[in-house]
This record gives sequence, structure tokens and C-alpha cells, in this order.
Amino acid sequence: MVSFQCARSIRPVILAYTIRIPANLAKTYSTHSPSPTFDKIASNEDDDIGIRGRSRRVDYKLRGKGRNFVDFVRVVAKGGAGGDGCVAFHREKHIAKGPPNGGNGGRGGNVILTVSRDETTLNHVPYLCAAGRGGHGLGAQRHGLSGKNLIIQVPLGTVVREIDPPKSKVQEEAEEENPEEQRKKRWVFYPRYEENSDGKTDFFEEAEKLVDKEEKYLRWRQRDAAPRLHLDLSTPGVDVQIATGGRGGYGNPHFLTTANRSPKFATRGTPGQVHYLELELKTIADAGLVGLPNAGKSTFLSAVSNAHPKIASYPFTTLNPYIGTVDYPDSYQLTVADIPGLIEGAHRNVGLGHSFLRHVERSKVLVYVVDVAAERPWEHFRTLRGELEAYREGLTARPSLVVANKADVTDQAKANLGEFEMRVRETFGEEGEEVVVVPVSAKYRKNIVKVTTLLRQMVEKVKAEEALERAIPEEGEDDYEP
Ligand SMILES: Nc1nc2c(ncn2[C@@H]2O[C@H](COP(=O)(O)OP(=O)(O)OP(=O)(O)O)[C@@H](O)[C@H]2O)c(=O)[nH]1
Ligand SMILES: [Mg+2]
Repeated sequence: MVSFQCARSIRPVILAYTIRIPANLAKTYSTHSPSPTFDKIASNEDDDIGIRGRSRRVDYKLRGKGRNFVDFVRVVAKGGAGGDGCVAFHREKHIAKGPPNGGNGGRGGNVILTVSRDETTLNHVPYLCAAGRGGHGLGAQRHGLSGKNLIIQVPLGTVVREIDPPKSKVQEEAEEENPEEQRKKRWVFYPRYEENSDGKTDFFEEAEKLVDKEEKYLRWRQRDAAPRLHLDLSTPGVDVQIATGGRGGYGNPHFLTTANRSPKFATRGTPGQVHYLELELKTIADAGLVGLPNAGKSTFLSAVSNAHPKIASYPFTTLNPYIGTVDYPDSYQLTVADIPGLIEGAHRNVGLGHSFLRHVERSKVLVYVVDVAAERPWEHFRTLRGELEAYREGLTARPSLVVANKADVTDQAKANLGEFEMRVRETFGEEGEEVVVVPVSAKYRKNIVKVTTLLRQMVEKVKAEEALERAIPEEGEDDYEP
């Protein structure tokens, strides 16, 4: 291991961002993909303003500032509270005691997630997603307005998981006042409501029983509700309600009976649902590119698709995933995801870590992009597989294609290609026979059609297998006899 300080040592804060790069890889940078920025920063001998400016930008990005791509957020989704019911009586000249006419409270707004193809990040999702509360009821039978729904657009491939609320919140709830006080809090009273009784029955008690009964019924209706949210938002245009607003309270006409002609109480609105959630963006692409930094993943993506990711000869040029669409002459399309480079120890958070692998985790085909002109490229390949397995066991079992990139750097590439192919097959073991290693020059667009044709075949095969799996009913599924 060579410890590589990616920043100038004069700024102590940057020292925290040390990128450790394996010895073999460090060599790769210096021999095949000269990286003036890294080399010069490391030796600290170049005072060129341009280079220093660029290095500063890289540091800035590596520190996470200036990044507007976010693929993981924790949020609190709060449905709006319902508005309170109103206690009011009709007032008019010559009518001394008019009938009750308080309006009901409006329902609280809901929090809704809309799956959109236009969004690519969770950057805009706020921590507190609170919908509007319902309006209170008013006199003269005026019901409160419904609360405004909060609609948040999320990118395709967002996974929503419910998590436990913070301990402080749980404690707060446990410490809340006794149930008797809570019962009282449900009501809105008119002055002297206690006198509102005919001597035989306590009208307020009657009304409480009515409300209790209704609440019991509502609890029973929700008995089968999913205990925890776990959603995979993979269909564009779909709306999902993640927190429902509270119910509005009843105005006093609701409690009008033949015995009680002037009910002097109304109910308050109920609070909306509160869910603590994790939103994780797991890009859905047909093929995912994995490779060490500078292997030429972005160059490859720009060669096969319509995407224009940034390409440069220094490591970690790509900091966010990019999706490109490959267009075939017969209008068939498939998507390819490019992600930042992986290095040895990424699972221990070396380099940029390995959390961005979530963006290739759901790809149907993995495309390993290896710089075949580097020294011992098979070791790069082994590192890649090791990191993929460290991220998620079994990930390397996906259908895979190996792109031996930079095959145009002839002498070195030619010397390595035979052995590389052999060692790759060895790594895959029994399935090695089926693995295709394609020599490519992404920079000069050589052998690209072969790769895209192979990719399409592989993706179509996986899709067909998946469709078949869905079509075959699982055991016991059709046991039902009418
Ligand atoms: N000679 C040659 N150079 C290439 C080829 N493909 C990419 N390169 C060069 O390799 C360097 C790195 O290319 P990128 O596409 O940025 O590499 P990357 O894998 O996306 O790198 P990161 O985003 O940092 O992980 C650039 O200078 C490219 O011009 C190729 O086929 N032949
Ligand atoms: Mg790149």
C-alpha cells in the first residue's frame, strides 16, 4: 500500500482526505495514464496555477462539498393534522336559541411520492416532509378546508424503507400525559357545557361513547395495514402515499340527538401519520460498468451511448453515476450506468468507498472495464471482483462481460491480452467458458459494435429468463379450488 496524500500539505483540513491506492495501481497511473495532477500534488513540486486550480476542485469535490448528487436520505414524513370541529349556534333576530351549526374540520394533507424519470437525485428531498394541516370548521356550517398534499418527485429506482423513530421521540411519547387528560384533549367545548344535561343522561358521556366506538371501528379497519413501509419505486408515473393526513374533527351538529338539542362540544382533528423513512436511490440500468479509476469507463460509456460524462486522465473524474442509453438501428434501447472507480479496500472506505455500487446492484449485466495496457491487468480484475463481493455476496455471479479497454496501446496490450483472457476465465471457474473478453479501444471507438451486440444479447437473455420465472406459478399457488 502506498499512502497518497491527495492534497497540498499546507492545508491541514484536506489531510483528512487521504486516498490510499494500492502500489500496483499507483504505478498504473504513472505508466499508462499519466496523471499530472496526482503526481504533482504528491511530489508537491509544481506551482502551475492551472494544475493547482484543478486539484483544488478535485479536493473540494472529494470532501463532498459542491456535490449536488444525493442517493441516500433519511426523512420524516408527517401527514397534516386534521382541523378542529366548531361549536356554534345559529343566531338570528327573533330566534333566541338557534340550532347548532358548527362546521367540521378539514382533513390533513397527505405526503405523496411521485416516481419521475426527470429526477436523477434525492438532493431536493427535505428532511421534514410535512403536509399542510386541515382548516378548522367555522360557524354557519362552514367546514374547514382540506390540508394541502405534499407531493415530492423522486427518481426511478428509489427504495423507501421505514426505520425506527429516534429514541428521544419514543421516550417523549411514553412520557405523555395520562390517558384521561388525552381524552379531554380530543374535545372543543362551549362555555358551560357541563350544564348541558337533562338530569337523567350525561350528554357528554354519550358523545364520548359514540366517538370511542368510531375510533374502535377505525382501528379494526386498519388492523391489516402493513406494519412497515418497504417500497421499491420502479414504475414511472406512480404515486405512493407515504403519510396520511389526520381526520378533521366533527362540528357540534354531529352530536345532535332528540334528547340533546344544543350539543356544546365538538371534536378536535386527529394528528397525521408520522413515518421515519430512508430513501435510497438504486439506479435501474440494464448494464452497469465497474472498473478501477482511469480504466476508461466514462470513455466507454460515451462511445456506446448518447451520454457525455467527464473524461480525464486523473483518477476519480467521475463522482456521480451517469446513465447512458444505447440506441440500436432497430430502435431497441438499453441503458448503461457508469459509476466512480473502485479501488482495493473500497469496502473499508478507501478512495470514494463502495456505496455507489448501489447503482449497479440492480443491473442485469455487469460490464468489467479493465485497462489491459496496464501492468498485470488480471490483478485489477481480481481486485474488482473482491470489492464487488465485499459489497454484496453473490454480486459477481451476475452475467458478466469483460471489456479489455485501451487495446490500442498496442505493445503492452498485445502482450497482456492472452494471459488476461486466460486468467479471467480461471477467476470465473466453471462458468469461465461462457465469459467473453472483448478487446476494445473506447477512445478510438474500435470494436464497440461487438460489445453492444453482445450486451444486447445478454440483456435480452436475462429479461427472457425473468419473464419465464414470472410466468411459471410457484408451487402451491394454484391449489385453490372453488
Ligand atoms: N489510449 C487509450 N486511452 C483511453 C482509452 N479509453 C480511455 N482512455 C483514457 O483514459 C483516461 C481515463 O478515462 P476515463 O474514461 O475518464 O476513465 P474512468 O474509468 O471513467 O475514470 P474514473 O471516472 O476516474 O473512474 C482518459 O485520459 C482517456 O482518454 C482507450 O481505449 N485508449
Ligand atoms: Mg469516469
